[in-house]
Amino acid sequence: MISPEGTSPERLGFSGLSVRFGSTVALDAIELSFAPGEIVGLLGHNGAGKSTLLNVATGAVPRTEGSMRLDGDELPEPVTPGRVAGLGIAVIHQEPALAPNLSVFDNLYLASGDTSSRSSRRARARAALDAVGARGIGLDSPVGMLPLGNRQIVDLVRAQLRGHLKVLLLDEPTAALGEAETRVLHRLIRELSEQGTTIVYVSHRLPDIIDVCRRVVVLQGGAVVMDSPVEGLDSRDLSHALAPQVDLEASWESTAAGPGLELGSPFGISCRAGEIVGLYGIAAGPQFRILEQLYGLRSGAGPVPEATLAGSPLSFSAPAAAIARGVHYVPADRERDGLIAGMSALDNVYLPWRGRLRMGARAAHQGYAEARETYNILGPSGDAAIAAFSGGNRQKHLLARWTLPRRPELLLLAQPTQGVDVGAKVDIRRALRGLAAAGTPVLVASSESDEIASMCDRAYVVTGDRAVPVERDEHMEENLLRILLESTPNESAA
Ligand SMILES: Nc1ncnc2c1ncn2[C@@H]1O[C@H](COP(=O)(O)OP(=O)(O)OP(=O)(O)O)[C@@H](O)[C@H]1O
Repeated sequence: MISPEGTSPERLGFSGLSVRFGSTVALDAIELSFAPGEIVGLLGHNGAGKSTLLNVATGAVPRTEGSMRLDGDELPEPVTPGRVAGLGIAVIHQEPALAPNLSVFDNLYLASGDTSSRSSRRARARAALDAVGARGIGLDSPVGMLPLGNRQIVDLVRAQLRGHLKVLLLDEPTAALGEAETRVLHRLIRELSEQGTTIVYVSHRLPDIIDVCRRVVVLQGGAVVMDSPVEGLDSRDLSHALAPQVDLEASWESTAAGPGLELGSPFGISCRAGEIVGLYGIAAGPQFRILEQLYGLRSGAGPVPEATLAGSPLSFSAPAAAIARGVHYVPADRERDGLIAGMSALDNVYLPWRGRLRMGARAAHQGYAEARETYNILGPSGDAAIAAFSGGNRQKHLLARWTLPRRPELLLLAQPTQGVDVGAKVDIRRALRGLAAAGTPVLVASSESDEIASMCDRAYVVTGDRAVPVERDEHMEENLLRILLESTPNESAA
């Protein structure tokens, strides 16, 4: 990809790019150039201008000043979304813009202008889905029935079928994804980059960015304040630019009391009864594997060495044994691994317990009323299908299942507030704090530094077989980000 002069050719470029909305300067004289096949992370606080830059690139927002180039040529005026898409620039949002009632096949070719025969279009669609490893996505399935990760893949394949994908813009694509889906998306991104597609990846999840990007650009107040290869990044500067300076909650009080979970060598992690302790690491990183091993989900990997709970060894070959001991686990991918789609909200909370606790229908109804109150569950009645509730309220049901019918001896949570709205986050944190105060040790694994900093009494940054402790203070989030950056080799730069 190196030109004869020794400089990379340009795929996408902006010069003197400014966008103003009335008196708001969203972008201020931006100079940026992206090479073919580059994967660039675009970071910044809320309101920094990230979405505006993507919207300019897709033609959704007009420039106030400046120019935009594709493969060295100025984009012809007027720059409209239709034209930009035709030139090979596509955008994937957190919630893909697909027609939920139409089939996968119909969505892939909607408004494509492709007049070839239906059978040849079906063959190409099947081949394109298979090529990205999505053999499980049926062409005739209604898109609305697919989990979010698969809908994003359909959106991506739709962009690919339009012709050569020159630039792919990703706007917080993993905000509501589980770790397995994030891994699939990152693999796809790497494959597209190898085929020459330039990728601009907006995320507030720094671990996702360092997992897959080779360069990071940080925006602040509409200007570029950092532009650096991921390798050799100044972690102190970056973590400082990214972590909002928070005031410590004056009312924060740890409820730690008595012995809880201890993980001996090599990790040296502890989580006392009544404590909420965070494990922070990269997307799909070792912090999630620790939870799975503790729960007996990774029988091949064996138990976590030297794990004890209240002094007794902790080692399970299957989740049923963990549950029998009072160890409960809430997975990151609530739709795939947690909730049971066709069932009512009430059954989603109580079904696993009816047999175990010999619980009658009446007790379940009473318990469900308590769950609604504890988690402030909003939506239809408990007899309604779980699908009728919003994402945050579905997550509250899953947490209720593993915390209320029987209080756990140890609660393991993977990204418990990911992809839920701000109000639900507050409700979930409050309920979990109450559980900890009643004496349960709570271990939270996440790749979101703000999730850890918003709910944990202490944390560890987990990389490989090391865990570095981080105390709760006003620099907690910044410290999490910095320690992770300093200890993580960038996979794609290798
Ligand atoms: N359509 C619009 N009309 C008026 N102001 C806007 C509009 N779009 C964005 N802005 C303003 O422009 C600035 C940049 O916003 P932008 O959405 O690009 O930031 P961002 O970095 O994407 O933030 P976030 O992470 O919150 O999405 C903000 O001050 C925002 O309020």
